Amino acid sequence: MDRNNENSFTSGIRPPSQIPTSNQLFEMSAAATNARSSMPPPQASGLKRKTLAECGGEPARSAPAPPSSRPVNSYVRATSIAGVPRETSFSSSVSASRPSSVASTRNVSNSSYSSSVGSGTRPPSSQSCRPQSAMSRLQKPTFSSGRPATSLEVHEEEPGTTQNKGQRKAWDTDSRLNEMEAMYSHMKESWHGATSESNSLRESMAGYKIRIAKLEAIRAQLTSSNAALQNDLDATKVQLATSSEALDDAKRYQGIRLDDMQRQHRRELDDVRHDAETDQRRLVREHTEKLSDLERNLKIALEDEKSRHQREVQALTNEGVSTQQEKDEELEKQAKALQTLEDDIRICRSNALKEQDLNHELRTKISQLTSNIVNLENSVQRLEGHIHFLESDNKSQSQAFADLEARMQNALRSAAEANDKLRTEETLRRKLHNQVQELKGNIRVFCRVRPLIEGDAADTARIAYPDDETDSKEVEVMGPEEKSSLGNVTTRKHPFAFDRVFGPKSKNQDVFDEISQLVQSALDGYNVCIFCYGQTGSGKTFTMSASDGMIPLAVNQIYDTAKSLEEKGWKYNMEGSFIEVYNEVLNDLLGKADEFDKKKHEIKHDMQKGKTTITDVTTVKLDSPGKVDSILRRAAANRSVASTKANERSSRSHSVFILKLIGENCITGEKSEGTLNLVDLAGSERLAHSGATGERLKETQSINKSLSCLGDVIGALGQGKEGGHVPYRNSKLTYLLQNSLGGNSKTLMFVMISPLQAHLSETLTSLKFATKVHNTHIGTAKKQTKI
Ligand SMILES: Nc1ncnc2c1ncn2[C@@H]1O[C@H](COP(=O)(O)OP(=O)(O)OP(=O)(O)O)[C@@H](O)[C@H]1O
Repeated sequence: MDRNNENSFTSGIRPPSQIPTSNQLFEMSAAATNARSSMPPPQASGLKRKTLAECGGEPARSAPAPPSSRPVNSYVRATSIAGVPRETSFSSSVSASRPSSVASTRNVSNSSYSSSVGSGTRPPSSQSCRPQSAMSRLQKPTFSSGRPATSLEVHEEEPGTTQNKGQRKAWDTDSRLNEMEAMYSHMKESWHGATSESNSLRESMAGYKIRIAKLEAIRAQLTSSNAALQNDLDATKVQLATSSEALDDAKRYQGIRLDDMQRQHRRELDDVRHDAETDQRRLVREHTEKLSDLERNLKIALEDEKSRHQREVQALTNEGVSTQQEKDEELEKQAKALQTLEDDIRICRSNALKEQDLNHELRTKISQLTSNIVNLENSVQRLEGHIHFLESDNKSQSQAFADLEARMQNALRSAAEANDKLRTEETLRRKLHNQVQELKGNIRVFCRVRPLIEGDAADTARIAYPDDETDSKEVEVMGPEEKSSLGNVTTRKHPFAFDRVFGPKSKNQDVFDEISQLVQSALDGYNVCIFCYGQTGSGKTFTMSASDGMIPLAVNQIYDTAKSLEEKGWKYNMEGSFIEVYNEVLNDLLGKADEFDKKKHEIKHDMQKGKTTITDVTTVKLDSPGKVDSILRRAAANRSVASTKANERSSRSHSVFILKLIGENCITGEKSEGTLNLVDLAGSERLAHSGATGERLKETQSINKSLSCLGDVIGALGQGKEGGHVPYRNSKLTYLLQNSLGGNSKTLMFVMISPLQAHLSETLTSLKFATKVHNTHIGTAKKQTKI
């Protein structure tokens, strides 16, 4: 191997063909030729060590050209110089003081890698393409150092310089030889070093190659195991997919089975239920049949028993009669025999005088006959006792029947008396009820504060109920803050008192309990008017028309009471109509919505009978309590159809539910005709506050007018002047209610209050208006309250 290296080294250097040969020189010629004059001594060489890639990958390609006999010209030199650096660099890398062999080894390894990777891609001629090595870069300073010219240079000199040629040649040759020798020896050393290093590098390269081979083998092994694993993975994936498909199938199958089972279970359940129901029905049927059989049998047995009893009674009666006849006959016979005996005694006595001898015999006969008579008398007595017994049994039964008859007659008489009394008492109750109502006041005012509802502002007015626990007649409202001229802020307390105050917790049923007596008055034949007054949103419609509002509850009560009065002879006919007063025009809320504000309805009063009728208005017969719901729904639907976007019709019109109650007592012939008016007034907000214009202004004016007319009518009624003018005609509402306001009719006004601070001003206005109404007394004296 060394030899080879040496050879390759030697063969890589071009022999200096022009240099004169000597023994010494012979050996050195290759080195001398190779060691360019410009080559710096190894020590001075600062050349870069050749990279491992260059070392490992290039020898074959970078091998210098074979020695040539061609004269070395400047071109050749330059080329050889360009080629030398590889060797120089190699030698210098060998001599270069690398810090450690570890670094060197590392580089070798890198090189081997680069060689294995890049050898195929390297350009074929690295000599010409590779950048100039460090050696070639270092040539220049060497030339410029004034080193004596080489023999090569001598050849190139000009012919006129022949004189100096001999001297220079001699000097040049010696020094050159010395230099070459030194260089050669040095090169040799370097060569050996390099060779050994190259060997070690080759060894390590071989090691690395083995390692690479091993690694390759491992890699191949790993690749194959990887491929196997991949296959396994693929197989597992396939298996997984198959399993999940199978699982899905199983799930589906289980789901279907579950559905089937559920269906079957349901079916079975239905069957069982059906069977059970059938069984139950059958059992019930059987039971009913058995019961009816039993009942029938019992009835038959009872009938049999009754007839048997009657037959027995008849038989006993017949027997008694026949026995009595027999006894009578026997008695008659015995009486006849007695008569005969007595005749005989008389004959005997007359003959006794005549025949004293026969006295004894006769006396004996007489005593015999006497004993016979006693016997006969005893038997007669016995028979008489028997007859008496038979006669008394018959009598007691007849007596019991007679007693029963008498008792029944008595009961019927007392029932008739009780009914009479009841009817009288019902009439009295009506009278007393009316008196109680009149004592309570023919116009009453209730106040109701609605609770906070969803969407209400949190700022509530300060409203107190001082007698909440006792009478529930008072309500106190804290007024708005007022600033005095001195800047003091005060709030005034506004106390109000009414016939009843309902707080926010009250329910419609609580409110109805208080007004149910007025509803009773309507059934008793009085006209009753119940108003709901208050600003928009204060709870008027909720109180009147909610499913548990006054209208449905009143109708239910009327229906129940009418039913209970039937046994007292009263029969009631109930009719309902629903009227709307909008902009001083009457509309039929149970009619057609498209006829609203078009169809004319007139109000007609029969002042004699105190009856009011409205032309062309729909009247619904209230023959069941459920009817009222359909009436309320129809009215609400008509109102919503008639309302526009900007106009919530229910707030802007009055609605009057008119219930006519006509009763007749078929026993006493009494008649009653009462009317219950349940009025949901339009929102009472003041014109100034509403800020309305146009159509709304007209509405608001009309509402305000009718509300103030209502106040005027109540005020005029309150003055109680006989024949005094009451301005009913000033508004459609008061005219409609003419017969239900004043006189002996009963009026109740609800003042509805919002709990919000924002509505405080309207609240106070409403409460003041209600106080005015409360202070009005129609018919009876009532407590006055200051506003
Ligand atoms: N006592 C109450 N309990 C519960 N909610 C109530 C009560 N009073 C009123 N409300 C609710 O307050 C709201 C307004 O009430 P409602 O419509 O009855 O007022 P209104 O005075 O009739 O108004 P409008 O004049 O517009 O007809 C409604 O949502 C209603 O359900």
